[in-house]
Amino acid sequence: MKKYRNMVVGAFNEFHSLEKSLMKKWERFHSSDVFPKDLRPIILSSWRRCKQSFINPLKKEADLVYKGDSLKEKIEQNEFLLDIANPYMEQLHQYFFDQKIAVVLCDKTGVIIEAKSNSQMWMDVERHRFVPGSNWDELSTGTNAIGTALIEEKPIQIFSSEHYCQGWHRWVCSAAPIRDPMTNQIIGILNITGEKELVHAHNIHLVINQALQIEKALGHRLMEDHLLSLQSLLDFMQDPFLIFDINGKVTRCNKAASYLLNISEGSSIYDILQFSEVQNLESLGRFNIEQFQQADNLWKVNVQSYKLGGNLLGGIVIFQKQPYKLLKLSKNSAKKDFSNIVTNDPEMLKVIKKAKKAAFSDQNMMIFGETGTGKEVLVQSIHYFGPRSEYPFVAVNCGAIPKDLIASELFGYEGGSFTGAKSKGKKGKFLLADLGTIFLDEIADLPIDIQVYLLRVLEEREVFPIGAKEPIPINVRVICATHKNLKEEVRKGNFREDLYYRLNVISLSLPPLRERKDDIPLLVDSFLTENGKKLFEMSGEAIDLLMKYEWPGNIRQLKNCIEQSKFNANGRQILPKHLPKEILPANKKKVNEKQRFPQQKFKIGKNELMLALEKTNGNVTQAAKLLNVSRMTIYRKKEEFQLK
Ligand SMILES: Nc1ncnc2c1ncn2[C@@H]1O[C@H](COP(=O)(O)OP(=O)(O)OP(=O)(O)O)[C@@H](O)[C@H]1O
Repeated sequence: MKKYRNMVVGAFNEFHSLEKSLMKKWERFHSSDVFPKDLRPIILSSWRRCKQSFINPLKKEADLVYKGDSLKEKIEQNEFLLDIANPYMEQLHQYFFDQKIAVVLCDKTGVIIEAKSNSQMWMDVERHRFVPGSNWDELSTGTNAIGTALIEEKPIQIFSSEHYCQGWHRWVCSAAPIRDPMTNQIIGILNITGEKELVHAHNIHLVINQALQIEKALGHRLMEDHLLSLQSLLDFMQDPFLIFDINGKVTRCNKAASYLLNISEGSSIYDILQFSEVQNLESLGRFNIEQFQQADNLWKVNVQSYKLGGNLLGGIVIFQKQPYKLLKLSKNSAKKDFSNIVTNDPEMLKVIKKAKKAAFSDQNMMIFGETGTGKEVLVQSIHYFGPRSEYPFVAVNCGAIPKDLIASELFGYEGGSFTGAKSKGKKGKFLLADLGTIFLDEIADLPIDIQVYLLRVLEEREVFPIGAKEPIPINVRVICATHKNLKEEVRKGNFREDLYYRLNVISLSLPPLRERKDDIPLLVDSFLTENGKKLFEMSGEAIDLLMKYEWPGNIRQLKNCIEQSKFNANGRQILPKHLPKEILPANKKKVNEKQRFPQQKFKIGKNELMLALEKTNGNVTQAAKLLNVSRMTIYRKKEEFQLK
């Protein structure tokens, strides 16, 4: 109660006996300038301030500082407070309806912004300008409940001649500050004023109570507004987040949760996390689900109970995207790294060196090279060599997707956004590649209208799924490739120049196989080897033919050629006749096996020997003839390779 000491003159029955003595004190003070000793200290301090500020004690009208437009503006500035305070003022007004009592609301400077009274009182208040727009701060109207409460920062009642100015001696005013619940600053004053015979000491408690109700209502409104800001903040988070109630029903979730996990308000947490109701919610404290797999993603899930005063009300769940390693390794065993690039060609070695450096950059990249030169192998190697290796690698062949579908393939769509769309929507490749690398192969084939969207994605680092209301931020490295001359495509108007420069930050060119023919034997060897075992041998003449060929389809064609030859071969030896027809020169004379084997003369390997013995049913003489070596060589080699 210490807080409210000095707030009122005293007990209810003291009111009127005090009136006369107060009047005398006021008169004596203004005629002699001697401060009365037995005045309430709070009034004494106020009178001192008023005296120092030369306030006219005979003042009968307050200053009307705001009217017309300026008053309108003042009211607009305080709309939030007015809106909330109005019903509480109305309650007070109704309570005193048939009495000469006015209820007013002032802003934080003491200017009245709203007044309610019956018509009898209204004549009085108008006479003294106790109306909206008038200033009731102490410096302007002397000691009064509004102005003094603002200075003292607490509720106060001013009785009759305690008012510094004579104009308000017929009144008793009770005022209480209204504070902003967040910052605790005074944002307004609620006041009731009436004839001194009508207002009682306990009226101040009514005012205090209504001011507290207003503060509470302000708090609720702010809470609602802050929840809206909180929602925007949650939506800004890239990780899915949700709040569920005691029944396990989702009551709030952010956009990431709805988009990535298909969660909506009303979903059941038990269905989402697939855990048993009774077992878990009852004992819910804080726990993690280390690996929670949903669609293409792996999440770490953090569940935390939400309690209020010891009562369990529900919980909060945060999902954190996990590195793709586990999923990737199990799903995509065909991942490539630099060790898969077979080469000894100086030009290629330079490309690899540059690519290894580029793996640690996040810049967009272009890979140029004819079809089958190994562009995708190189891009995968870059991905798995760099810091994004734990995250997805998603390859898209822009030339292979029908024009109409490419936008939805790349950027995804929301459920029901167009005819034929899946009701749940679809995640685009960009989102699937989030945190990893997207490889846009055959980029020159990207329709020109889609190029604009791609440019936007690269510039804004966010995707806009078809039908979505908000973009989704992404963190993806973009690497593109083409076998076309992209500059020429720009010149022809088929490819946007701005996109060309945006993509072409780092560029690498893979030489065609015909320009690195020395790699052919190495590549052939690698294609003939499986799990570290060389299962086939290529005859020297066959190798010669491969070296002479121009390889328009590059390494892919060479690989296919070797696969076909392995299939065509009768044993382990691949001879020219086993090669695909297009490799053989058109005027090639038929060469018999005997003529070809001599080239093997000085390098009979275990495979050749086994093959020859197999073909001759283990007959050493015939095998020696076939390999064009002496029988002794066959025996020696058999011993060397420990063949029976
Ligand atoms: N240097 C290499 N060493 C071993 N294999 C390779 C090499 N380069 C490419 N390959 C193999 O050749 C085939 C074609 O490679 P890749 O798909 O990377 O070529 P590309 O240039 O992307 O082709 P396209 O332009 O037609 O998409 C793949 O099977 C790949 O494994």
